[in-house]
Amino acid sequence: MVCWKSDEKNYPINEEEIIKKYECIAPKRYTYSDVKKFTNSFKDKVGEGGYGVVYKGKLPDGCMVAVKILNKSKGNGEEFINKVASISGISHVNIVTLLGFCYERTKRALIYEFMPNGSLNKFIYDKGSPFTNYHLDNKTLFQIAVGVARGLEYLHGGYNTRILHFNIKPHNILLDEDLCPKISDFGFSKLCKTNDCVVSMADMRGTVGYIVPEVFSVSFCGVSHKSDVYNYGKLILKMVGGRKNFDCGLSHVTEAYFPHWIYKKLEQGKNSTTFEEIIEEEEEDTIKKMIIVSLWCIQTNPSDRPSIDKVIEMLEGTLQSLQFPPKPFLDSPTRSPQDS
Ligand SMILES: Nc1ncnc2c1ncn2[C@@H]1O[C@H](COP(=O)(O)OP(=O)(O)OP(=O)(O)O)[C@@H](O)[C@H]1O
Repeated sequence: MVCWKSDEKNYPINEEEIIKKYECIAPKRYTYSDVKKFTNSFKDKVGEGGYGVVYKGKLPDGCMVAVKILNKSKGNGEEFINKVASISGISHVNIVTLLGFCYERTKRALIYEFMPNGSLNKFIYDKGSPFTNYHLDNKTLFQIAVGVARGLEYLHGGYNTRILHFNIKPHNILLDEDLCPKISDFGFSKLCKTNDCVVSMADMRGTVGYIVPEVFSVSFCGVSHKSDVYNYGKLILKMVGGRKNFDCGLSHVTEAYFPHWIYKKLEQGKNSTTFEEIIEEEEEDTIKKMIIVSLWCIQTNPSDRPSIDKVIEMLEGTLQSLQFPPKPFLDSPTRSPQDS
């Protein structure tokens, strides 16, 4: 990853110069009029996030795409271009591929491969959605859990620039036609360059981008990885429970905090073969593994949480090889300043 600073001499400040510099590695650049054509004049809106609206589109070669039109930004385009170039090198089966971008001053768009099954969120909470009756079976849930962990593992270390997502949640897990999960939305990501310990806090909204050559960046990256792991744990619990962690609809106050409720269930089922009403017998081990791993991931002390590669190892190993986790704290876990 290369980042540019506008206030330093010898660095290019013109966005077009930067784009030219990145030409060989950046994804294809499209004009705004191309984008309009691809989306049939923004006819089919598929979603909206904090950074803009997402439309369904089609490239001239017939490839279906999701076009994210970013909210108008006052900032110059340096950061946007830097971010596009950074993301463009990412290639993993569990990460949404960026196919192209549009940059015409304030008109900015990102073009991603289209995920026909939308976000995981729809399968978990959205009672009124057409997906309500679509039941994700336990085997699929497990495959999604492993896929997301593999995507995170790649971001944490498999790619030459470490990427800390910081925003792993059901909305940001998209599902392809085979329900294969893909991590999306790098809007809040922090990029850590591994070879020279640079942390770049870039953000798509076009706020001022900067490079921080921090002495403590290695420990920053190390601890922050555990934040991703924490969010991953919450995600898995939501998948297993099919509800938000705080569900006011639950009848007992003690059940209102889902991690506690599930912990109790797990403890009750510790010495028996059944996990009662939560799951069917044959898939019990798989779901128990997901619960145990997620409870480890949400431990209060970041150093008690496993690394993401350990998470994969735990998920793929046997249930018997897993250690029973300590009970998670009731409140939102306190985190060290670096971790937040
Ligand atoms: N590649 C894609 N294919 C299909 N649908 C997509 C794609 N990307 C986004 N969407 C849809 O658009 C919605 C909004 O996505 P977006 O990434 O803009 O926001 P978000 O992640 O929900 O919110 P925020 O960016 O504020 O965290 C998603 O929830 C999803 O339904």
